[in-house]
Amino acid sequence: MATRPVSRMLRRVLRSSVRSCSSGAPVTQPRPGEPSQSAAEELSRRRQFLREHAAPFSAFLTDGFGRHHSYLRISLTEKCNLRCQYCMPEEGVPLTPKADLLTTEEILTLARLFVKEGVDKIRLTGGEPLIRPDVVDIVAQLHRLEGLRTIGVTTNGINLARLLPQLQKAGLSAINISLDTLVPAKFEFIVRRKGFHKVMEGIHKAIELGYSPVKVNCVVMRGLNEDELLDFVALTEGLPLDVRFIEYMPFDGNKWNVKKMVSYKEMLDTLRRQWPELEKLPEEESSTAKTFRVPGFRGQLSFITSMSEHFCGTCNRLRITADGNLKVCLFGNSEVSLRDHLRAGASEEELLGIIGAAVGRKKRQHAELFLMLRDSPPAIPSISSWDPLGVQGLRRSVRLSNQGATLWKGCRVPQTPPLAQRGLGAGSPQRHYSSHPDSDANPQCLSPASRAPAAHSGPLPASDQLTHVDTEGRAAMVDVGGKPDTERVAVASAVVLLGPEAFRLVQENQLKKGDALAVAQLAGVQAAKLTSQLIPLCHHVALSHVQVRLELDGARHAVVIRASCRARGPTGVEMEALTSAAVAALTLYDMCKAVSRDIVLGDIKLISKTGGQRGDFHRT
Ligand SMILES: Nc1nc2c(ncn2[C@@H]2O[C@H](COP(=O)(O)OP(=O)(O)OP(=O)(O)O)[C@@H](O)[C@H]2O)c(=O)[nH]1
Ligand SMILES: C[S@@+](CC[C@H](N)C(=O)[O-])C[C@H]1O[C@@H](n2cnc3c(N)ncnc32)[C@H](O)[C@@H]1O
Ligand code: SF4
Ligand code: SF4
Repeated sequence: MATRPVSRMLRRVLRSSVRSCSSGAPVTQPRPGEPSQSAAEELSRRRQFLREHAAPFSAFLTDGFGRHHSYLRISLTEKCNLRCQYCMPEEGVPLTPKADLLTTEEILTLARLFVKEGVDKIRLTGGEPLIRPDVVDIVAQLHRLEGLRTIGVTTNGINLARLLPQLQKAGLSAINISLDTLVPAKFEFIVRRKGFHKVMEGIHKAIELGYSPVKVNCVVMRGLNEDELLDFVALTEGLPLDVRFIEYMPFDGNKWNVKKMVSYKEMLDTLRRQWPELEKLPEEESSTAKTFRVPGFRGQLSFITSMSEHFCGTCNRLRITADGNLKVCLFGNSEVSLRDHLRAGASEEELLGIIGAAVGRKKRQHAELFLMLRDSPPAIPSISSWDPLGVQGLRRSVRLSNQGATLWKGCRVPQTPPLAQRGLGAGSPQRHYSSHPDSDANPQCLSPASRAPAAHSGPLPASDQLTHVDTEGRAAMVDVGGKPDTERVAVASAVVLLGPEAFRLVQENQLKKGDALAVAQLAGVQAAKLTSQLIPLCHHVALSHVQVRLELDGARHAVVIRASCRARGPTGVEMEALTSAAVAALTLYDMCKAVSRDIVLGDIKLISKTGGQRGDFHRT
């Protein structure tokens, strides 16, 4: 269904209610069974307004930009029987325990709720949806939902020929099949498994059973399959296919690189050279694809331009991950666990309140992608859990991760001069920490006493007890060589009090400088990796993961930053987590300072630390 435009006034009201919603209610997820009261009230006001003004669509599924979300993508599983290079690591993705995945009944309960509110299209995806044993049953039950007009599946095609007759009987109405090459050997290289002929069989079965068009998804990568564009289009001459060329998107560990991405414009130029008469076809307003046809050909071809020309303005999509999280945007950084609320016995009204609040917070667009396109590699960490369709991210909010990042590889670590050379450590340490009233008298003496908080002044322990200073008062790094390697995780947080105006602009992603949350998130990841260069006696730690989340707290007009770092090694990662949170906070300040200087950074603290020899720490 195409979204119907809402009036300007309605749009304003929707926005302002989203604003007031977030100022009156915690934007962070309420506990299961405790949906935010004020958010629910605001939503019911919104709903009332929309009803009174004969608004065309559910307020719960309408976001602050007036977009109606009538298309729900449900990930049926995180598992897959292929390992496409651009999507999954060879070893697969870490799987959520079965008990945490949505059951068939839970999937149907949620689907029912969304359809009741106006969703008229559901696409089943994954992982590979056709390896879920009850997929036919799920389709059959979805088919009974009144108002659901389209039930689609996106599949790698391996099990399609076998299952399609049953799926069709059950009510499956649309099929998208992924195929990136027409060369069998290349297929095995790309997906790291056999199966080319099964996929082709699946495509032909879909045509035979009357699906039209059968959509074929082809992720185009330079140096791999961009030489096959013409062959793919040639297939549409006699077959009712819609071959969809997809711009290669970054994924956790898929070694995305802007040079490997072939843009829509470039592909179109290539095709026009062969078929200058290529004609553009109209498409639905909310479509992700730009569609063309070679006159006289039976099928058509399309481009999915997520990277070079996003289609967020008409986005009508929501996603539910295999473990029951609602993701309002493929690249968004917030998820709400519907599963937890369901299992805690939330009522329909309460669930709708939670869904409506999440939809209300949806951002205008996915700015992270623009950042990635703008910066050329290697200055781009890969983005993890980007779930074009549900794979891993299905589990988590968008995280910027350092996995696979090459940013700092080969960087020379600047040598930190001994503190004594900078006037900070000469002589006995006591001298510099004394509370001598004249410590400012000698400008040469940069005694920390003049700057240290009172609690830190006074005599220090003897130098042989100081772990970071040697017997001559010089800086000394603790030798951790003898300590065993353990898995270390630390989480730290910071709060940035933005004030109402800056908060609003950040929330609506309207800052002139750009998407402050995305930039701060990136800064946090980079800072974690740079910690040993910033904090003089900090060890260099090979981080295996960094995750930075930013949540809007409307009640305080604040952004709450949470940074989590993980490493296996002999020393902890709390400095990395704290640095990450602090730098993300500073970056937010930098992004917003043109709007307000009355921004307070604070509450930088360690939340938890595990894996060390001295036991775990959890702030209560
Ligand atoms: N930016 C963005 N891209 C998406 C989204 N959903 C799907 N895509 C892109 O669309 C490609 C194909 O996805 P499909 O699973 O076939 O879904 P679809 O394009 O929604 O399919 P239709 O329902 O036929 O329009 C993916 O590889 C992504 O590149 C989305 O919500 N946002
Ligand atoms: C993640 S898969 C899930 C469904 C099913 N397993 C399949 O392959 O069709 C859905 C779609 O996402 C596409 N996709 C995966 N990784 C991508 C990437 N890095 N860039 C663009 N599209 C991607 C796939 O080609 C596929 O069409
Ligand atoms: S694109 Fe689909 S088939 Fe390929 S690895 Fe990802 S989930 Fe599996
Ligand atoms: S990136 Fe987010 S807003 Fe943009 S089209 Fe995809 S889901 Fe919609």
